[in-house]
Amino acid sequence: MFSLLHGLWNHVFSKTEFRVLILGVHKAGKTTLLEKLKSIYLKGEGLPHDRIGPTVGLNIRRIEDANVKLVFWDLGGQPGLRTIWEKYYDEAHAIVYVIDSASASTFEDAKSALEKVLRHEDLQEAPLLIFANKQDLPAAVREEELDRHLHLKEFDERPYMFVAGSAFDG
Ligand SMILES: Nc1nc2c(ncn2[C@@H]2O[C@H](COP(=O)(O)OP(=O)(O)OP(=O)(O)O)[C@@H](O)[C@H]2O)c(=O)[nH]1
Ligand SMILES: [Mg+2]
Repeated sequence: MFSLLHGLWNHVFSKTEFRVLILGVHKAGKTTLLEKLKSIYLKGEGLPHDRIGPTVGLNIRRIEDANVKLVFWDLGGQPGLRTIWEKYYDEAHAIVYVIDSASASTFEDAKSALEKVLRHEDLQEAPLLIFANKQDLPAAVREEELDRHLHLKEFDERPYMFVAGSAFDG
């Protein structure tokens, strides 16, 4: 009886957990963004950006509010590490794809890595947010220009949105 009530309690009152993959090529700013989110939502707990090194493997951060639990999985973007990404697709609910908007020489790599992600059968239902990062830099292009570089509309029918910003500024 107790376990039945316990299960019912959990069912009614437990928060929904969403798992969000943070992907993008190396140095796009994924970990910096995640630490910034953490410092905003968990009040000062994020790592300062000068203490963040390249990710080898996985960073997991949990951010929770009154209604929802978000679990972020931040993966390393170096070419040799991208084979690990797909191990997490099956359990992911959404994708945040980070692009260094100030580094035009990486756009082609960012585009083909993103296309590979979106082609994967385990992610067909996953909504996509593209974070056009490093807008604080003078060379940064705006999201409209990035959109033109990526040609996503022609490739994939899923709804996606762009957010332009800086992981430094929040
Ligand atoms: N100017 C500027 N630099 C940034 C911003 N976000 C990240 N950086 C810098 O970009 C570099 C890479 O940042 P990371 O967060 O380590 O990038 P990453 O995508 O996690 O890289 P990997 O873990 O190697 O895949 C670091 O030198 C950061 O300080 C930003 O918004 N503006
Ligand atoms: Mg990283």
